[in-house]
Amino acid sequence: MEIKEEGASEEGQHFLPTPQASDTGDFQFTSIQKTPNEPQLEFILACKDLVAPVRDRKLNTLVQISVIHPAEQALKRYSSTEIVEGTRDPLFLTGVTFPSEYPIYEETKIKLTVYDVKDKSHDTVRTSVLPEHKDPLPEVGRSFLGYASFKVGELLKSKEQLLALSLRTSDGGKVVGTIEVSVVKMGEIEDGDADHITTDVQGQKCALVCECTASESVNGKDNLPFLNAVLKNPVCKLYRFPTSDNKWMRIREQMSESILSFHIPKELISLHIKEDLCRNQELKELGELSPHWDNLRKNVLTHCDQMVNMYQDILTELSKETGSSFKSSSSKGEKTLEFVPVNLHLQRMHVHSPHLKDALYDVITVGAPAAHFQGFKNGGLRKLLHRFEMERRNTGYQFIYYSPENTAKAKEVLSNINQLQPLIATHADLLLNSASQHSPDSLKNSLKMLSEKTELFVHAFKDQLVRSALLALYTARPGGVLKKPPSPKNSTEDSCPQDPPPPVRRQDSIPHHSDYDEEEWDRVWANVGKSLNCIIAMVDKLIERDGGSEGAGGGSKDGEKDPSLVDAIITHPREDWYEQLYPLILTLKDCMGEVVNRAKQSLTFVLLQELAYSLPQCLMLTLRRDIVFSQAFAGLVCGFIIKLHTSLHDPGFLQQLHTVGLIVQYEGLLSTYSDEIGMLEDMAVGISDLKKVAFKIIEAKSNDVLPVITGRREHYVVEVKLPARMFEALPLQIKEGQLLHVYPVLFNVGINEQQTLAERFGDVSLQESINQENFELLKEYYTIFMEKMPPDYISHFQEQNDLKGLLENLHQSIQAKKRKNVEIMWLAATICRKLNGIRFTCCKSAKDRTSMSVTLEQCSILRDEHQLHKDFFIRALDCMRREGCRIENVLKNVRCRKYAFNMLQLMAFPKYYRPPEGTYGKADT
Ligand SMILES: O=P(O)(O)O[C@H]1[C@H](O)[C@@H](O)[C@H](O)[C@H](O)[C@@H]1OP(=O)(O)O
Repeated sequence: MEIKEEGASEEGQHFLPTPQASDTGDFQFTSIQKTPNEPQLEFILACKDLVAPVRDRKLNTLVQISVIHPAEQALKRYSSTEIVEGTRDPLFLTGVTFPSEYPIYEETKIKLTVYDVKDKSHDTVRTSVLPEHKDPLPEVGRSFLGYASFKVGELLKSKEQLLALSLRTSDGGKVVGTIEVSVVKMGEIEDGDADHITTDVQGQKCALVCECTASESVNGKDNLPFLNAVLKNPVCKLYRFPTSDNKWMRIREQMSESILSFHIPKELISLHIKEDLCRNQELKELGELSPHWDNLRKNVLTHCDQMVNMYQDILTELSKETGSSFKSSSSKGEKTLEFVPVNLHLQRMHVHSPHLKDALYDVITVGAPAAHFQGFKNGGLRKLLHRFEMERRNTGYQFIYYSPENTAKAKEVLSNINQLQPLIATHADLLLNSASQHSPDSLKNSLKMLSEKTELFVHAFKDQLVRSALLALYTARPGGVLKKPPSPKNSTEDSCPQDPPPPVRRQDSIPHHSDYDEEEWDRVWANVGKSLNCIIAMVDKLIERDGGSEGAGGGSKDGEKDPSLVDAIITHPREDWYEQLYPLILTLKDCMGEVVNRAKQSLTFVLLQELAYSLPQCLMLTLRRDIVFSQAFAGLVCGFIIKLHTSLHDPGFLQQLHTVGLIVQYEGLLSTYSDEIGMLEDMAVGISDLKKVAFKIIEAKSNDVLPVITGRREHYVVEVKLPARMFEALPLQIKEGQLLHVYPVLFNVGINEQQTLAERFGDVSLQESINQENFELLKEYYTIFMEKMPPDYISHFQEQNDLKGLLENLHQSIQAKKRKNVEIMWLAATICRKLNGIRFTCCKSAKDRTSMSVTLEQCSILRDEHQLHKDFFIRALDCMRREGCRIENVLKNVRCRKYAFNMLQLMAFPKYYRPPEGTYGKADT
């Protein structure tokens, strides 16, 4: 006979706190004393002497934990333990944890219900994050054994924080066993041996007494408040597993969303809009063009304006999502959310094991960056960009072909000009200001700044591309005649000669023109340097005549003063400095204006060529690339900030950060079959594009901790804020604003039934080439790491790690071309961790396959680094998959606690990627 649990309402189940839940209204409840950012309460469970409903039946038990909030009286299912098979004295490895945000008080009542599970395949654990999910699921496959309840305050005030409660039948009469509840604290070692808890051993004894020892804090724990500003809605799980020497280790699993999921895309779209509006304006200011080019420009502008409007609409829509921090897998095809990464989470494992330091292991899990709304009918970016480039290169003479590198260079020079011109103007005004104050020191300083910026400006135009673009634009003007610009005032052409420019080499499709005066550009360009030299010489002279013995300190471009030049200019010994310098500054500004004008127009003309070819297609490709990049970028910024906060106390890491940069390793689980080929092609480009990102750490001046992004499509800088106390402790180079670089690498191994099809009937070459190319990148990073890190660090590092061997193994695994060779992923992840890198795991939705992989990685780390008892590897894996954060991830994505796999699919999976019975099945995704 099955005993059913009685009447308590279990509606309104939810795991995470809701506004109502934390609202205590008129009631006054006693808060639990807590350490900031640490869970408020954690306990583990064990039963003794359970009475089976049918004699001689071996019990397979689980405990379901429900919570009764004191103000509500309604029972809410909270979590469950795993199923322990074949014993009347089960000792559960899955514990219970209430994160710091959870509304729990001493008055909160906890109900523990013990079930006997008869059919695992039907058993689904019913905790829910969804208040609206109201229908209690039928009790299929399990029967009620008994329950007990207690108030949190009773547990906390009990002797040794341990309660032994009688389990009773639903009518409250018969005792059917005992349940022990024992508070645990992460930093404390659990006493007693764990050797008696193999699943089949009869008469297990509980070893639940905790002994307090000095807790070893996890590095970076103090930084959590700041980190928590970007992490949201944490889900926490607790486990204890035996070690190979039969001690207990404790593991806390945490999964959090990040507000960066939405914040970064919004910032990025704003930058795209700014960049495109500026380019459109420059196109309009290109001046008179011959009819062919003019029509082309009109057409381009129409499309580009439409594109900007579209980005603006997307931004408006996204801005409505204030406070959002999670895009579910079911929204991945939504147009307005296209820039937002799918199902982005920090997956963290905190291990506290005897004799070892506490350790944190982080993986960012996220859906593969891909343009789902645009679809994959024609493939993804890797193929589309390649095809587009090929076609563009081979078109007729209607457009001028500039390689992608040259187009990128044109954008870079344009951006440099736009930044430098106003800066130089400011420094020139400051110089005049110093002159009017007649202050030699201030004059020298202003001159130094002016010289530095002007040198950079002059340098920006050294490129051959500017020359060829000038010629191309010349030929595109009506009649191919360029108006001769007025020569700058006070030109000192003869007195400050420049090096002759390098010979002009033309690109293939760039037109030649016999009337074109190539040297004219050199003269205009050189005038800027010459004007600066005049200013330097004048400042030197003024200071010298004023009685100062030292030179101006700015140093002339040629390293020498030009006395003849200055003598020619200075006519009176004690004249007003301002008056002397003013005309020279005007000349510099004029010369610069002339250069800027010409260069801007010619480089904008280069951009016109890129846009003009295959118009809508070209813009759609840009859009696709922006979307994919935005998803990848949001994940990267999130990963970087988390890594920085958790490693701030590690001097080796900080040194690596500014001398080498960080490796960012992506594990892809996509199949090279059907749509996922396109996803992988998008993902490969998106990840590779992350090279364009650099980080800079700045001191936070307010409570706004969100990162700030500047730049344009070719190069972004992310400013990450740290509170003053943390910022002060950073190495000087980082504090001075040195750019910190990242090295993204991707290794992909398809694991599901689609990959089986690809291997049998399709093509796996995409995966092979991605892995091979990225292996080379990883090797390059390793070489730089070995070269740049200090010798002491390297010798210690080499003693601890055989990176060379691991790289060799990875190389062999890639070469082996073995089917579903998951060894590749394990090796790549291990190398990344050893190199202090940022780990990512991705599949289409980061929900099912990712959950399998990340839990496998966690258990493998426990086995390899923390001596997890080998007989408990599978059990630990099953606990994490059945009761851990990842099943909550599935639930929050698709509102169903089942991994979306069927039996047939799972047969194709590598062995350790299969979830436990009862946790998978048809889910409406
Ligand atoms: O999280 P994923 O592994 O990308 O989810 C897949 C799942 O692996 C597969 O078995 C199932 O048929 C669905 O395609 C899942 O993708 P959804 O994007 O539909 O959640």
